[in-house]
Amino acid sequence: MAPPSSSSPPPPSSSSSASTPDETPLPSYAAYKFFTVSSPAPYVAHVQIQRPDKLNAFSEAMWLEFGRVFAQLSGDADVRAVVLSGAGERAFTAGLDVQAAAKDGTLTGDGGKKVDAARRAKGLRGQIEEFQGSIGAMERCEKPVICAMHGISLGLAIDIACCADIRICASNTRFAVKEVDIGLAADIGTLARLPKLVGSTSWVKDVCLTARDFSAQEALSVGFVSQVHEGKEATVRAAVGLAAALAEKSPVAVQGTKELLNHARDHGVAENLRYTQLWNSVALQGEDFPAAILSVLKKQRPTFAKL
Ligand SMILES: CC/C=C\C=C\CC(=O)SCCNC(=O)CCNC(=O)[C@H](O)C(C)(C)COP(=O)(O)OP(=O)(O)OC[C@H]1O[C@@H](n2cnc3c(N)ncnc32)[C@H](O)[C@@H]1OP(=O)(O)O
Repeated sequence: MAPPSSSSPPPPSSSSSASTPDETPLPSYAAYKFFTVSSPAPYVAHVQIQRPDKLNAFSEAMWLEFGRVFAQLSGDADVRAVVLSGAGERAFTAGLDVQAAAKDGTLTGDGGKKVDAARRAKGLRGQIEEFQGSIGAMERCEKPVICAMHGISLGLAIDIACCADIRICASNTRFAVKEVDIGLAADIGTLARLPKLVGSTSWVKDVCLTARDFSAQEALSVGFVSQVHEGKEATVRAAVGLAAALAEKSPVAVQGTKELLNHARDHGVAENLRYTQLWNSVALQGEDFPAAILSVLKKQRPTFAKL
């Protein structure tokens, strides 16, 4: 959502109470059932998980929709930065919908048919791959994503947070890598990404093996989150402020920085430097680089074309 020009019609009003009142719902995202997407600032999208009565627990339909939301945001030239938060006062998300998983066998791999172990395993592997892919859409989103957490943040909450570019939280956030307590090794990304996000392997094994709760302050002390705020509202406000600041910068530079940092996480220095040469040999030919330099020299705020 680019800033409206003076001739733009007023933003459409929505009957949904899902977005906070000062945010404009984005019409092209109105069809989603479990997520609202609104615009609290120019070029900023705020995605809210909308299942507060179940503490925002994720059913299969939800995680599939989550992937579609972030794929759309990735290709949306009117979006330059994204905030993700959970609706309601109690939870960012209580993780996997354990009631659905227990009742209808969401993750059985057999599609409801009687099949042998090899075929069940193949089906299950496909389901896990699809689940990983849906949550990973946030990491693949070309725009930076700020995850603003509060309250209950369990299991899948950590998988999701690990895919974000920046994590911040409210002081009441109660985190846990809960999977061991429901009888499984976390398989949607926490075990792959968390050790690369924080410095201490001992701490990672502590929280992943014990499934114990850890607080916002503990998360801050190990570097899992970079800011702690007093309450949900202040946390979301801080996330939106951060996103708005990113959205003012060159989208070529911001999106390139995300791409190159994610590449650096997964590759060696020499390989990343080579990739950076190639990336910037394209990016530096664009108009953003000279425009940004000129605005620094002239002490003016630059504007950049959509990307
Ligand atoms: C292949 C596998 C892929 C992914 C795996 C992901 C792993 C995980 O996410 S592990 C974490 C799973 N989550 C949990 O174990 C949390 C379960 N919930 C609870 O333990 C409690 O709800 C609580 C978080 C401690 C909060 O308790 P309380 O304050 O007493 O609230 P409740 O009354 O229990 O909850 C309110 C309402 O929400 C429903 N709900 C809460 N969590 C979930 C959930 N994870 N799944 C489904 N539903 C949940 C709860 O049933 C209540 O609903 P009512 O209709 O009001 O009964």
